[in-house]
Amino acid sequence: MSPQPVVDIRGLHVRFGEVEAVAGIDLQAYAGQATALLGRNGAGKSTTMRVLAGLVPPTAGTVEVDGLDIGRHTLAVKQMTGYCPDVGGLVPRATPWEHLQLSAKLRRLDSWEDRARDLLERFELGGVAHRITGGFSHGMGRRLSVVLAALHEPRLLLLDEPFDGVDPIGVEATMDVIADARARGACTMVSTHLRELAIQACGEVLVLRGGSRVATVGAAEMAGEEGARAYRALLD
Ligand SMILES: Nc1ncnc2c1ncn2[C@@H]1O[C@H](COP(=O)(O)OP(=O)(O)OP(=O)(O)O)[C@@H](O)[C@H]1O
Repeated sequence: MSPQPVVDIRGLHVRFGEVEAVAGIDLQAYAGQATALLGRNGAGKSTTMRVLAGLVPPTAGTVEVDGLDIGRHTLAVKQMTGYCPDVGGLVPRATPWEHLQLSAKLRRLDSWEDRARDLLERFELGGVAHRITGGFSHGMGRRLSVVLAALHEPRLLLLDEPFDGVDPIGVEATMDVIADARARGACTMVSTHLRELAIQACGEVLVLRGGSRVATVGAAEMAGEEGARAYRALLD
């Protein structure tokens, strides 16, 4: 018997007025797997992530996380999901530690402080744990967003553009978070434009174009110059 997918998307459509952001995506992702979403600007990557994060309702189709329908069990799915949005999500007047406190409280986490400190250190944010995020650089904000997504060791880890503008230490820390998630049997999805980092982090790559999936390939097939050519060909 094949295992039940953590993410099971069938016939997903998302429409914003005249715009069809997602035009019939099927996607299954499993425990211990990391899947990359690649595609040009406007391909539907972030919208797919937002649906999985419970922020955007499907216009049509079914979306299940661990067998739970996201429309009927939105709160339960949110509890088992960690989401790093592509933009925003941080409160400018709050510090990283206050963000972590709030997240822990909302999720009723016990003894989260050591893990929070460890994550902040790994992302070199320990020194700014009590500084308001309003003055953070773009990369610092990205790194904190990954920390917040990972704090509660979610069953489903959604990272939307986690590497965007992030320095090598932050990239390495994010790679470690993804590797940890895979090792403990979580399901990870990473949306990015950085093909080489996507294939380093993920075993499988989905290429989206115009709201549809145009290919699912093993990460190795996307590597190097040949992979770059293959990817380029899928975009046109
Ligand atoms: N809230 C919204 N209202 C109207 N249109 C939207 C909304 N969100 C997304 N779209 C549109 O849906 C399409 C897909 O957008 P989406 O953000 O999912 O693409 P993406 O692949 O993540 O792009 P990028 O790489 O630029 O982040 C785009 O045409 C976008 O303009």
